[in-house]
Amino acid sequence: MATQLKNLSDFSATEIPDAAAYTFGIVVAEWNAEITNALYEGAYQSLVKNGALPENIFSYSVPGSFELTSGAELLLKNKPNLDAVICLGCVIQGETRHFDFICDAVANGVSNVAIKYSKPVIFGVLTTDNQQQAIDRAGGKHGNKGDEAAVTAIKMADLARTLQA
Ligand SMILES: Nc1c(NC[C@H](O)[C@H](O)[C@H](O)CO)[nH]c(=O)[nH]c1=O
Ligand SMILES: CC(=O)[C@@H](O)COP(=O)(O)O
Repeated sequence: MATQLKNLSDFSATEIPDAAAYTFGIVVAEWNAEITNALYEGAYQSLVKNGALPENIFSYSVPGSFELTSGAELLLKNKPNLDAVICLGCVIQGETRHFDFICDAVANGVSNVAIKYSKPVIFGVLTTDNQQQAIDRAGGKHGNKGDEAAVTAIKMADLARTLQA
């Protein structure tokens, strides 16, 4: 599996821009809060470690991953100066096909919001078969998807600023 070879928090081989000049929104789903809280901590600490100012990070929660699209939309509509929005969630397969509909909806939804506002909206959503896979990717043996989402947000914000110059 590709995941076996890659740690979501390993950025030793990449150059991460200074985030001090950028403003970020973070939208976090409350479902599977043990996991999403860990994703949030990973994302927040990664932003700050790379220079983002706490006063430039605006964080909000939504009930579930399905609402991440609405959360991103509301953030960018009401805070147009945000340079990027990070969406964090954890969808774990249950007995029915509900998992598929949520995952498809949020993946397509956040992409559409990014295009609508021409702003980076980062898909930091775990979509796992079980709880253990989620734990492993929220600060466990495979790193933290929140780290990955934060670094992606910084890189995309920097790219946008460069192209707008
Ligand atoms: N089962 C999971 C959900 N379900 C809730 C939906 O996201 C949504 O809030 C509901 O359908 C009402 O619109 N959400 C997750 O984030 N993770 C899950 O595992
Ligand atoms: C991904 C979900 O919505 C899931 O938790 C719902 O569980 P189920 O498919 O057993 O109803």
